[in-house]
Amino acid sequence: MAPNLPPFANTPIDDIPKIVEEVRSTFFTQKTKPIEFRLRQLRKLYWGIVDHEAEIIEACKKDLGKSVYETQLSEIKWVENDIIFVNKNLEKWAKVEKPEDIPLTNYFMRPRIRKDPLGCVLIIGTFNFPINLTFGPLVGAIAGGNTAIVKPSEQAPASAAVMQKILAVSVDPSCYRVINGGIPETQALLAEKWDKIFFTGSANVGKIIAKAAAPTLTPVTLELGGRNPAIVTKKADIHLAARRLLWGKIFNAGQVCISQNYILVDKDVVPTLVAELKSAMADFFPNGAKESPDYGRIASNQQFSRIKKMLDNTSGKIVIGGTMDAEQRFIEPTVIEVSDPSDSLLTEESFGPLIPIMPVENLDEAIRIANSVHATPLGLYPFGSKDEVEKILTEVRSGGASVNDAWTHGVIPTLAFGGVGDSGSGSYRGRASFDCFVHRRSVTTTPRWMEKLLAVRYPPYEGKYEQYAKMSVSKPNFDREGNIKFGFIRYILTLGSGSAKRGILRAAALAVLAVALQIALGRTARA
Ligand SMILES: NC(=O)C1=CN([C@@H]2O[C@H](COP(=O)(O)OP(=O)(O)OC[C@H]3O[C@@H](n4cnc5c(N)ncnc54)[C@H](O)[C@@H]3O)[C@@H](O)[C@H]2O)C=CC1
Ligand SMILES: CC1=C(/C=C/C(C)=C/C=C/C(C)=C/C=C/C=C(C)/C=C/C=C(C)/C=C/C=C(\C)C(=O)O)C(C)(C)CCC1
Repeated sequence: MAPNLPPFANTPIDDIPKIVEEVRSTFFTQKTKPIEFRLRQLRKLYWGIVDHEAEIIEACKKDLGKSVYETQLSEIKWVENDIIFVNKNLEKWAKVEKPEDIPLTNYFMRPRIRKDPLGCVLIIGTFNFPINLTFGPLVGAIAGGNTAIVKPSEQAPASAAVMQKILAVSVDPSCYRVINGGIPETQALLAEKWDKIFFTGSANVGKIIAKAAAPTLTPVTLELGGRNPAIVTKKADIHLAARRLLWGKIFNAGQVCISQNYILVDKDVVPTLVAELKSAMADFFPNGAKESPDYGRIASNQQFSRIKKMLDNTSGKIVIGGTMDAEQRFIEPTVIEVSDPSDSLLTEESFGPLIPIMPVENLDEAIRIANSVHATPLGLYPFGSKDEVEKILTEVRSGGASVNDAWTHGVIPTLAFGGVGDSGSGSYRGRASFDCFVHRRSVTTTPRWMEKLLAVRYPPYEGKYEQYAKMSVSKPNFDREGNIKFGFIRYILTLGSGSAKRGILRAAALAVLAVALQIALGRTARA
C-alpha cells in the first residue's frame, strides 16, 4: 500500500525571520562545532532517510513519475552513501592541516590551516533530483559545522514536504530547518543575512541570488544549467555512442542539468547514429517509453509547456519519437535532426528528453559551434579517437566532462562536481562538500623566544634591509627572455641538458655510442 504523504504547505512568510534568527543564534552557541555533534546529526539524518524511504519513493513518483530504481540510485542511496562516506572521513578532513611550501624563516610560527565553519547557511534546491540536490549540500553544511536552512523546490512539492518531515523528526531543529514555499518565501529568505548561499537552479535565478548576496558580500556557490554539447566523430563507436547518449536523456526523462543538450555529429555517420538510436530505444523500451514503468514524467505543467514550445519552434525534423500526453506530462524521447546552429533546440537548455542532432562537416566545425552556442557549459561529451577527444577537451571548456559517455562524471559520488563561468561557481560532493562549507583559516603562533629575531621588522629600519634580504629574498632562476638559467653543477650533472630526464637520455646515448665504438675498434684490431 502506498504510504500517506505529508501535505506541502508554504511556511508563513511572517515566521521566516524568526526561524532564521533562531537558527543563526544557535550557531553562536557553538553547538554545531564539535565533530561528535556533527557526526551524530549526520547519523540521525541517515536513519531519518532510511525510515522514510517509502515516502521518498512515493513523493518522487508523484512529483516526477520517477521509477523506484531511479529514486533508489539517484536520491535515496545517493544521499545515504554520502552520509556514510562523510561519517568515515570527517575527522580526517576536519584536522588542522600543515600547509606546504612554508619558508624556513616562518617555520617556527607554526603556520597551520584550520577548517572553520562558515556560520548559518542557506541551501536552495531544485526539482529534478529533489532529495539528492537538496540534502546533498545539507550533508556538506552539517559536516562543516554550520547551522542551515533548506529551501526545497516548490516544483517538487511532495518531496519538499517529505524532506521537511524528515528533518523535523531526525535532526536538531534549532540547527537545521526546512522552509517551504516558492518565490515570495525565497525572497523573504534572501532578505536575511547568511554566511553562505548554496543555490542549485537556473542561470536566470542564479543572477537574482548573486544580486541579493552582493550588498552583504555573502559568498555563493552556484550550481546552474548549461547547453552541454556531445560531439561524435567518424572514428567513434557509433553503437556505443547511441546507447550511452540515449541513456543520458532518458534517465529522469532528460531532466538532468548535466545531460547533453545537443549532439554535433560528423555528417557521414548521421544515418548510422539515428539507426543505432532507434535500435537502442527499442532495446530500452520494448513496449514504448509511455508504457514503460522505468520512464519518468515532466515535473510540472509549466515545464511540460516549455519543452513542448521548444519542439514546436524548431525548424528541425523529428526522426524518432515526438509523441506527448499533456495530462500525464509525458514526453517521448525525441530525436530531431537540426541544420541550423541558431535553432532554439541548441541555444536553449531543453532540460527534458529532446535529443537534437546537428550534422557537421568536421571536428573543427563542431568545436566552433560548441564554443559559439555556450562558451562555458556544465558538461561536455566527446566521442572519437584519443587525439580527437584530446583536441575537444583542450578547445572546448566545461564544468566537467565524460569521454565516450553521457554525464558519467556526474554519477561518481565522491568526485567534485560544479560548473565553470556562467554554468556555476564552486563545487561539492564527497570531500568537496566539506570544503565548500568551511573556511580554510590560516593561523600562526609567534613564540616569545623569537622576539630578538623579529627585531628585523621593527623601526628604525635603517640597515635592516640587507639582513632581511639575506633571509627572505629569493633569486630568480630565469633570465629576462624567460629562459631557465642553469647553475654550473646542474649543467655538469645533467650533461648540459638542464633536466634530469634529458641528462639520463644523454648518458644512455653516450653509453650506447661508447659500446658501439668499442665493438668497432675490437673488430678493426682483430682484422
Ligand atoms: N548544476 C546543477 O547541479 C543543477 C542545475 N540545474 C538547473 O536548474 C534549472 C531548472 O531548475 P529550476 O528548479 O526550474 O530552477 P529555478 O532557478 O527556477 O529554481 C530553483 C530554485 O530557485 C527558487 N526561485 C525561482 N525563482 C526565483 C526568484 N525569482 N527569486 C528567488 N528564488 C527563486 C525556486 O523556488 C527553486 O527553489 C535548469 O537550468 C538546470 O540546468 C538543475 C539541477 C542541477
Ligand atoms: C559491476 C561491475 C563493475 C562496475 C560497474 C560499474 C562501474 C557500473 C556503473 C553503473 C552506473 C554508473 C550506474 C548509474 C547510476 C546512476 C546514478 C547513481 C545516478 C545518479 C544521478 C545523479 C547524482 C544526478 C545528478 C544530477 C544533477 C547534478 C543535475 O541534474 O545536474 C566492474 C568494476 C567493471 C567490475 C565487475 C562488476
